[in-house]
Amino acid sequence: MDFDMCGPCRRPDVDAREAARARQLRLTKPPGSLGALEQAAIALAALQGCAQPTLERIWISVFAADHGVAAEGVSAFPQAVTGEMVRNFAHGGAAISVLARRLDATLEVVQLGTVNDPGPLPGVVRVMIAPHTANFCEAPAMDDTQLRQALQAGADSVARATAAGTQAFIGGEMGIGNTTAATALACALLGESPAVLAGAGTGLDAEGVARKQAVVARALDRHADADAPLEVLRRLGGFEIAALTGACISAAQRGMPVIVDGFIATAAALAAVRLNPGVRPWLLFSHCSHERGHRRLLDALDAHPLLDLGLRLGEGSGAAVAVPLLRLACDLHAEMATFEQAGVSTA
Ligand SMILES: O=C(O)c1ccc[n+]([C@@H]2O[C@H](COP(=O)([O-])O)[C@@H](O)[C@H]2O)c1
Ligand SMILES: Cc1cc2nc[nH]c2cc1C
Repeated sequence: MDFDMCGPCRRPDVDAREAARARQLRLTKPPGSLGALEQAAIALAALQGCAQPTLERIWISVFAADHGVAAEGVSAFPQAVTGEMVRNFAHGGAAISVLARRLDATLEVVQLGTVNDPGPLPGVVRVMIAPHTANFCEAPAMDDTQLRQALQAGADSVARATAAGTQAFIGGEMGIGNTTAATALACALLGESPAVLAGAGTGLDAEGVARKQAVVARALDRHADADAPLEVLRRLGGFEIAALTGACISAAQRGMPVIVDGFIATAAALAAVRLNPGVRPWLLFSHCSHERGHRRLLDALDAHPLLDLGLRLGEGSGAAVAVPLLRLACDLHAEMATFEQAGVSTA
């Protein structure tokens, strides 16, 4: 593996943060009145190391992979959809395809292993680890080599994003069954019960959610001896989840802000923070998903996402939807007049 997961992360620029904070206080508005938009501009200033941040160049990597645990009947959709959606991403018809075009963002798909393989496609990077992970009710989801390949795939995407001059990285995912893997991972990392974190995913009914809770409970029982975060990720994660974890760590090490998407992306981000706490300042949280456990995961990361729109799609879509807001936060920060410039009286 090229990148060292435990290597130091860059530190946000404290001077740029203070300069941005001071500028916010001079802009023609009651202090704090732009709420989370002020905080976003200040955070971006610290991460970009400049008092007036911008967010023009966005990179989106969607990591796609299948899950052995899908055999337990834990998704409303068949496993073939993962590979079919890879083709849809490549043809430009998925939600994230539309959002990437509107944002002028680069979109790449990283296919890490799908049962249904559409074959080579434009815009799809093939890192075929295996057709799917093992069913973690019966065995560890990944072996050591597979875990390292997946972590490295995420770091490689961040390397491509960095080479392209990207200002923020979005990691999306696609994988039938991956809310079950993310739930199991989150339960193990937080010491939380499946009843609290397991939700409907792509649209399970109450009976389906109960089955999913029982599946996660069995998996937690089987892997109860694992407590180190890397081992928990290996046993209960997935290829795309580990790639997202690798991407978060590598981004923080390179000084690249990450806009975190929904439930699965947040579980991967939590694993990244547990593996390397220096990752946390580089994570900007876009939205709270409709998925049951997401709020609990966000709380564990002390995260206050910008949006709560009832989204539950994945693909990086919620993070992409937050980009226009972040761009507006930067524009307000850069272009509003100060009290002095506008001749407006202060409090
Ligand atoms: O991002 C979310 O919060 C989210 C919530 C529910 C479902 N998803 C997406 O739905 C798929 C997993 O759902 P499931 O029911 O197959 O576990 C996967 O492709 C995810 O991108 C995503
Ligand atoms: C159609 C479909 C699209 C998706 N995109 C992300 N997860 C998904 C799950 C399904 C089922």
